[in-house]
Amino acid sequence: MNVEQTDLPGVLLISPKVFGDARGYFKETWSRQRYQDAGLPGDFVQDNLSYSRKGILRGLHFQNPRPQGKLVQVLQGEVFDVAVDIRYGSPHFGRWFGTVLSAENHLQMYVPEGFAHGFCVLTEAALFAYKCTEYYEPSSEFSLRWDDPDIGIAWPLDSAPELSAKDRDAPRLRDLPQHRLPVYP
Ligand SMILES: Cc1cn([C@H]2C[C@H](O)[C@@H](COP(=O)(O)OP(=O)(O)O[C@H]3O[C@@H](C)C(=O)[C@@H](O)[C@H]3O)O2)c(=O)[nH]c1=O
Repeated sequence: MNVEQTDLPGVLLISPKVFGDARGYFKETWSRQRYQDAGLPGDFVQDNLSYSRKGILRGLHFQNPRPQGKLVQVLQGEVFDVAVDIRYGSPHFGRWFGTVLSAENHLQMYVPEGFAHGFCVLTEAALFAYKCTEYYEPSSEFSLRWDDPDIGIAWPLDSAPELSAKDRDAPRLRDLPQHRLPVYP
């Protein structure tokens, strides 16, 4: 596998080794020692799977306290996946990184603890799988506006996305009280 730093420090792009043959392909999607040696956490505690139709956007989400690092990948379809550094005091506070993850490109992204995360679906549907370093804790989970102009994510969308009620009402980063934000480092 190959692991690349992105231009947002802490966010990693992982290309698993894909063994193609006449039957199709095989890949290891996570192996603790190898991923740990490459700088990822070894202590994921929860696996999640979501299915969404084209035009759906989930995010931007984060947990604090109990921040979650997320190793994300797409099993079917294509999404534009985004991480935003929202750690109070970070030199990269408010900066985002986004890329296309798809079943075809096999890319995985690591979104570190303290970053907000979201994605929009670019194909008819997408099956989105991820491992988390912390358990889901609804009382610590928050949404941040997907189109916060202070963050300025260039979502590759031609029309307004479909959102959950929670995400539609989400505040801007500048309106989140400081104690809600994860702290750097
Ligand atoms: C995230 C999550 C949700 N749920 C439940 C709560 C709710 O009834 C239902 C749907 O939850 P949500 O609307 O929050 O699902 P969703 O919008 O898919 O939330 C996810 O979005 C992406 C972008 C992330 O980064 C994830 O960490 C997570 O926040 O599933 C769990 O039971 N466990 C979980 O870990």
